[in-house]
Amino acid sequence: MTAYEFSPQAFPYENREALLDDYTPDTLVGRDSELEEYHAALLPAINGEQPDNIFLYGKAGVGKTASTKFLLDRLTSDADRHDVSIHTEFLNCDGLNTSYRVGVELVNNYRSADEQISESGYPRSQVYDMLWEELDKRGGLHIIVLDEVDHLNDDSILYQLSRARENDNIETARIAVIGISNDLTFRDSLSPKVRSSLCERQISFSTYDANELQDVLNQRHEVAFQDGALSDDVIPLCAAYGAQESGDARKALDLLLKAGDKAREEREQGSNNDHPDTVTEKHVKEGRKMLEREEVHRGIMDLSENEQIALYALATLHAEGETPIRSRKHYERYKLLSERAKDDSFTSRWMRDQMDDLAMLGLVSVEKKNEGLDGGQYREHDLAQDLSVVVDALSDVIDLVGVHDSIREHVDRTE
Ligand SMILES: Nc1ncnc2c1ncn2[C@@H]1O[C@H](COP(=O)(O)OP(=O)(O)OP(=O)(O)O)[C@@H](O)[C@H]1O
Repeated sequence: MTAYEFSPQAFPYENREALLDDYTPDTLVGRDSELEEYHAALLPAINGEQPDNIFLYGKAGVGKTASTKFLLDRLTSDADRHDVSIHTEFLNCDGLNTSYRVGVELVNNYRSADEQISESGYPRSQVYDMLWEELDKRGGLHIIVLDEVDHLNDDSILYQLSRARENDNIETARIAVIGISNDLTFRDSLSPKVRSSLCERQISFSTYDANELQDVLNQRHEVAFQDGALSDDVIPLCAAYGAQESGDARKALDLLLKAGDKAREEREQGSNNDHPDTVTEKHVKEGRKMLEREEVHRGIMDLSENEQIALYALATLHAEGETPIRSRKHYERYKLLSERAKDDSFTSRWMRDQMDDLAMLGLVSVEKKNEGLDGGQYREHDLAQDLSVVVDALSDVIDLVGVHDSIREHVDRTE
């Protein structure tokens, strides 16, 4: 084969897209009690009645969005069959963030392309009036889903939508709101009047255990992979890792995808001579390492600039073989690097607190030590992740501060 040629290779997939996040499976496994409760809550809709507003909550990747799409698809197709007027609108509040933006988005979704309104410039009450007008024009029941509703930084739209009929804003239309959140404190942060309207029905989604995750993965395996492409231990292993990762189906599916991609890559390179046509446990383990690296990378990118400089300082000490290191010395290195980049640096107290936060994220380790019988306590810091992953993720701050000699070889390697 010529170097860098792209030759199509189906192995190991029949349909790789079935492992991606936006794929909606035909049926959902392991969610029977949640679906039963959710279905019961939506039942009035098929009689043209207004269901209660529903609040779904549970950790990430436990099937809240998938269950909502699944049941609303069923509901709208059954409503068509029975000639009942039901409209559904699905909005993800991540990226919209304010009631105003959600209002504009809803108005525009109901309007044709030549009647769209811009994202700014109207008083909020006018946007709501436009929305009521659109809803009444269509009449019937409108089920409005606000996914990741905790991303809203004000709750005006939740109040307006859930009280629109009582407040005489709409006449012919009815609205049911479904709010979805994985922030378990969100509900308590709502004002009492919004909480009581939005959370008329609350449905909690539990995390998956390893057996339920195996069911989810087995179902996806049938659609996604070629017959016989996976060795028997692959799915149980992905399920076990997923269960460890707080029972998140998305993570278990991601891992299966990474394992499949690894096996494909090896076959393409001809480097898997033992089992060239099989995805094996080894690929799952390699895939897991990749996912962990990606997660560390994302965690570091989310840190503030000063936190990144503090981590950079620790990475340089680690590269010099000086870790675990006393916090005082770590602070000296942080101050040195920070002053190269800007006029001010934070206090040693600040750095200690940040290191505790970074330890919670699994990026560093912090140990408290006793000086001796009559001595006080001191702290030692160390890097808890692979140096090259940390250096790679810190590239922006390294550009800002300059490359410290101790990590030069790692920087060269990642460039
Ligand atoms: N019971 C299930 N059967 C099949 N696939 C599932 C099931 N539960 C979750 N999934 C899949 O796992 C992924 C994550 O699920 P989903 O988006 O519904 O989680 P979520 O609870 O809404 O999480 P988040 O709050 O992070 O958005 C999706 O790809 C979804 O299709």
